[in-house]
Amino acid sequence: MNDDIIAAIATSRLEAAISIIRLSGKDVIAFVQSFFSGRIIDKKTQTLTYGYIMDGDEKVDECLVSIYRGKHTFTGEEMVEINCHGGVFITRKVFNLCIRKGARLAQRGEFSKRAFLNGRIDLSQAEAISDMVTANNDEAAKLALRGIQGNISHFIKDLKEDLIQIITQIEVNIDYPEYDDVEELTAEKLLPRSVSLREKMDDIIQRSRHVSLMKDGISTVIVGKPNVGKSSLLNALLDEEKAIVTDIAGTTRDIVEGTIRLDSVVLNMIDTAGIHETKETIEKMGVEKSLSLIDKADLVLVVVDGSSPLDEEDQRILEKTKDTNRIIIINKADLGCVVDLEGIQISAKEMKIDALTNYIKDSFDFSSMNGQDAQVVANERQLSLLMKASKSLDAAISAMRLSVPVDLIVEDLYDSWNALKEILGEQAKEDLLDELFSRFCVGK
Ligand SMILES: Nc1nc2c(c(=O)[nH]1)N(C=O)[C@@H](CNc1ccc(C(=O)N[C@@H](CCC(=O)O)C(=O)O)cc1)CN2
Ligand SMILES: Nc1nc2c(ncn2[C@@H]2O[C@H](COP(=O)(O)OP(=O)(O)OP(=O)(O)O)[C@@H](O)[C@H]2O)c(=O)[nH]1
Repeated sequence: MNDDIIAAIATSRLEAAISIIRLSGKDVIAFVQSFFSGRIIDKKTQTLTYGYIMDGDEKVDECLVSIYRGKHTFTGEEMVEINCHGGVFITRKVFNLCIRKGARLAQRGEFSKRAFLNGRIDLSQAEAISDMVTANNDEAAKLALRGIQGNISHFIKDLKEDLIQIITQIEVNIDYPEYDDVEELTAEKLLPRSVSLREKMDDIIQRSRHVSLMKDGISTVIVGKPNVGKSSLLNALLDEEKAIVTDIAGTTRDIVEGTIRLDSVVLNMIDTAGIHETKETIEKMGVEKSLSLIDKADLVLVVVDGSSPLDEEDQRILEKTKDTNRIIIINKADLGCVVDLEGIQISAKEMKIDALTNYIKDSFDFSSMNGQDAQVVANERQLSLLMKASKSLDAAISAMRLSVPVDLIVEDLYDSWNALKEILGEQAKEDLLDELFSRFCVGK
């Protein structure tokens, strides 16, 4: 079904110097030759040819046409790119001509999908291409490039290799138990390799979580009883950053969700509107709601008023947040401090919050995570599959510890193996692929 020719405008739909119309499919060079004046049909490979796009006898635009012959192309099939003038109207006109001549409008991500289906890239590389298009900072772009180059593919293949060796050992033992030179395999003998493999997986999982905080920002919630200075802290934080990155609607008082950038650390403030609801906020939210907010957060800023003794309500909030990744902030330091609590002293009102911002920057310093060979997965899909792989392996390890017969352990190991395969899209189901590639932009 990959034989039809797909076409898309690959550049942005704004006026520009040049636009690229991308086409891919069987015999696409002959197809374009039928309405291009330059001679491309007998060029061997990857050439750029000058000429006119023709509608019958009429010249439509002066163009440069690139041809990509054979399997070694972006999609893994024959491709053509028409470089026409970048006017909105003329680009449309050339593109419409391609469709009129018989090309089909490409779906979102269809070029990348073909590259995947033709085996030129795996799913992790396809996702990295999409990440590169949406990357809006240097770290994200570097991460995407590593994915495109196959960094994820490599370390997932290594994990698969380790796992298949363990599985093979078991299978040999099940199939040829009578062979003298196959020493009898006990669960304990499989343990060291399995444990070290699980540690490798868990390392990657942990590192990936950190990197996703760096990429997507740290979801942050400010909690504290009324009047301790939560709004003042938010304002001081907002004042700290020089550029507001995302849509912060209206005045700071209206913010529900917004982004604060402290150097390379991005805080995604959640439900900051809630902090203005004075008085019964905590009660009104109910234990459940506030817990879920606190649960959702990667970082909880717990504010207390240091100028007056802690009361029951402070204690309750401190208790509720004790298992979270929290920073205790003792505000109103300008009025002196009477509370005996470990925390960071600031004065939100006087905008003295350096101690806090430095602390946040230091605790989320990811520079060490970002080496050339850092093994991290790129997104939630990959992360949850890796967690699944680790969990299945863990089940196998528990069974090994209980000396369960090895042939009963192998099922869990296969589950783990399948999860790893899914990261690369091996045996991926059609609907999953449709869903994934539909998130790409047209022409990708
Ligand atoms: N004009 C243009 N620029 C572009 C792209 C494109 O498709 N067209 N790309 C699209 O995203 C990116 C480059 N990515 C590409 C990735 C692989 C191949 C490719 O043909 N790979 C073959 C042969 C490689 C080689 O010659 O060594 C292969 O892997 O077999 C082409 C472009 C960015 N710039
Ligand atoms: N002296 C002093 N006063 C502060 C400081 N931070 C906040 N305040 C004052 O404390 C009062 C309450 O501050 P807000 O920022 O509105 O406190 P809040 O926690 O958001 O209060 P609610 O919206 O009622 O939950 C205001 O009068 C602030 O001016 C501080 O660092 N020092």
